[in-house]
Amino acid sequence: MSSTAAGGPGEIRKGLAGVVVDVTSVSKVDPESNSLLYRGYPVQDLAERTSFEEVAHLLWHGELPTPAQLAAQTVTERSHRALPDAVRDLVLSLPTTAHPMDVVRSAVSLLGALDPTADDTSPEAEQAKAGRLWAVLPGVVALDQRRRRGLDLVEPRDDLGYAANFLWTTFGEEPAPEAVRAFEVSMVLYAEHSFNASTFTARVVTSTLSDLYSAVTAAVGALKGPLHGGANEAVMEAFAEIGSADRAAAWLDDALAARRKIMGFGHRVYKHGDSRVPTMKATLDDLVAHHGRADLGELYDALADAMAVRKGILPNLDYPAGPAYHLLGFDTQTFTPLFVASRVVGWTAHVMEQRAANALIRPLSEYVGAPRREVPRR
Ligand SMILES: CC(=O)SCCNC(=O)CCNC(=O)[C@H](O)C(C)(C)COP(=O)(O)OP(=O)(O)OC[C@H]1O[C@@H](n2cnc3c(N)ncnc32)[C@H](O)[C@@H]1OP(=O)(O)O
Ligand SMILES: O=C([O-])CC(=O)C(=O)O
Repeated sequence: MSSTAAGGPGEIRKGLAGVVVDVTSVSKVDPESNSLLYRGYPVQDLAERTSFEEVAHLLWHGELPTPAQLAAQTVTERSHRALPDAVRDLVLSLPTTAHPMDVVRSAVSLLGALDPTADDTSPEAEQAKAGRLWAVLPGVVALDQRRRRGLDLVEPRDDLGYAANFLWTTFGEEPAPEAVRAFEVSMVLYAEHSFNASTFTARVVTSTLSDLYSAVTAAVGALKGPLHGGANEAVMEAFAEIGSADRAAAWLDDALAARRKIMGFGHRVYKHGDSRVPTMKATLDDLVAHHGRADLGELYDALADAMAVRKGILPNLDYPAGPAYHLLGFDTQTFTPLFVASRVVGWTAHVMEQRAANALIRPLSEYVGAPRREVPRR
């Protein structure tokens, strides 16, 4: 849909496809080389060689932490893991029919209302809020999954790293090293992806000079949709529908004939494959082997192969992440909240970047409604 020549002033780009709206130094998505750089570092290398905590520091501050910086960040993060009473009570009060993303969204909003510094937009205050929000979100996600299973809250442990503690508070068991590693890789891969829909949402909210919690609350809402983060849940739902590898191709034919979108495939920016998939797929393969679930690996491959043949469309990160989270023991509806717990780092890095060089984000629209007319006199 274009009202003027392509590329000309006033051209309408539906969904802002291909439109460059600002500069960023947080990450670079390069569709030509299928690569993703966080502050210049390839994400695959970060996933292999750094912890999620180091990546958080990198995304917020632009550099990997020195040992002293990491130690200081660790002390702060561990001291903010426990849920404030009001947040615990909120989570426990919500109906279990509420989607876990609605629970997380409500919890972030409440955290903002409880924080007397919510409207302090100084860089120091913004960084402190980002760090606290990052530290407390695993507790929200873990408690919500536990209460749905009729289980009590598990207190966080300050002798465990971020990923291990997240698994501990969710399952109440010492996590296996393989599980911690796989989960940590997923957290690193999900942390940041330039101007995706939820990050752009956070930047739009920030551009009005609103507060960080409002930006993150809105971003959670944007991530919930199945065209964005919600796809990791939808992948597992599709796997449940399909059942086994031998039924994948026929299921896909029916789904495509019904004009269904196949969740976990395709991407607005990458057209030749998502840069993060090989790393997450290798991690999934490890989990499949560890859990003796060759059937799940075969189903994964069968659907991906059929999709490549039928449509030439490749998986995005949500495709391997969904079954990986399943094997780690998370309920399907908890998958997108896990994405939130990671992406909150990227969102808040963008909130700070937007605030530092702000311009109100307010595009134009071309009116196509009724022409000017008289209001009838009554
Ligand atoms: C971490 C993330 O958020 S990654 C994204 C997660 N989302 C999903 O997995 C949802 C499924 N995928 C999709 O819906 C899309 O690929 C999107 C939304 C991610 C990207 O969409 P866009 O860039 O707008 O591409 P668009 O939807 O126009 O697709 C182009 C063509 O490919 C088709 N297509 C793209 N993805 C898919 C898919 N997953 N299943 C079936 N067809 C698809 C479209 O139907 C369209 O075909 P058409 O030209 O015949 O109408
Ligand atoms: O970039 C996008 O449009 C979606 C995505 O992959 C992400 O947010 O990780």
